[in-house]
Amino acid sequence: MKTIEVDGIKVRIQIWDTAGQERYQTITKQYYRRAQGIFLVYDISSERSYQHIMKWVSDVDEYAPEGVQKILIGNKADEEQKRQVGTEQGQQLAKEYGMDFYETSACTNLNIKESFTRLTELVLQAHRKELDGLRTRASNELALAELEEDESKPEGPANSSKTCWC
Ligand SMILES: Nc1nc2c(ncn2[C@@H]2O[C@H](COP(=O)(O)OP(=O)(O)OP(=O)(O)O)[C@@H](O)[C@H]2O)c(=O)[nH]1
Repeated sequence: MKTIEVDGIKVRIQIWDTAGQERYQTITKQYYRRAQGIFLVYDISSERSYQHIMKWVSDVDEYAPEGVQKILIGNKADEEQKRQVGTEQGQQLAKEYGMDFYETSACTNLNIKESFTRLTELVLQAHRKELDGLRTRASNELALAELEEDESKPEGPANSSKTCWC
């Protein structure tokens, strides 16, 4: 659990780090079901990890809820001398999948806060749309109920005083 502030709102996020290894796949897929935001992470010093992203994307598409927010991460940006994946390759892949992209380093903290804030922002935005939809529906239904209540009232105050005079 971690609390971060987005647009002045304090948001508590729960983070799961899923295993990349094949033998844990059954468990990993169960995490997707309840995810609202997902980081797809490769290692910039491993071309192989970059090639694996497509497989991760297809797994996410298959098992994560529709509308899940995704960000592509090229981690270990501090390992410049071992780099096998160019920044533009990351940008290109992210563009293909319509994702935001960050190069990060867990060692130097490069873009860690920024990427978490951005993913939280995207999740909030996605839910804000849902909430706004619900709010509009609720207020329309309320207005309709008030209208129906008014129409079903028997008489106004003028008529009721007339009743008294009879
Ligand atoms: N130089 C550098 N090393 C890192 C960075 N992030 C993680 N590592 C190292 O990479 C190794 C693997 O890190 P993990 O966090 O276990 O990676 P993972 O992807 O969660 O691994 P799995 O759970 O097996 O999928 C560890 O030795 C970390 O110290 C980084 O940003 N820079």
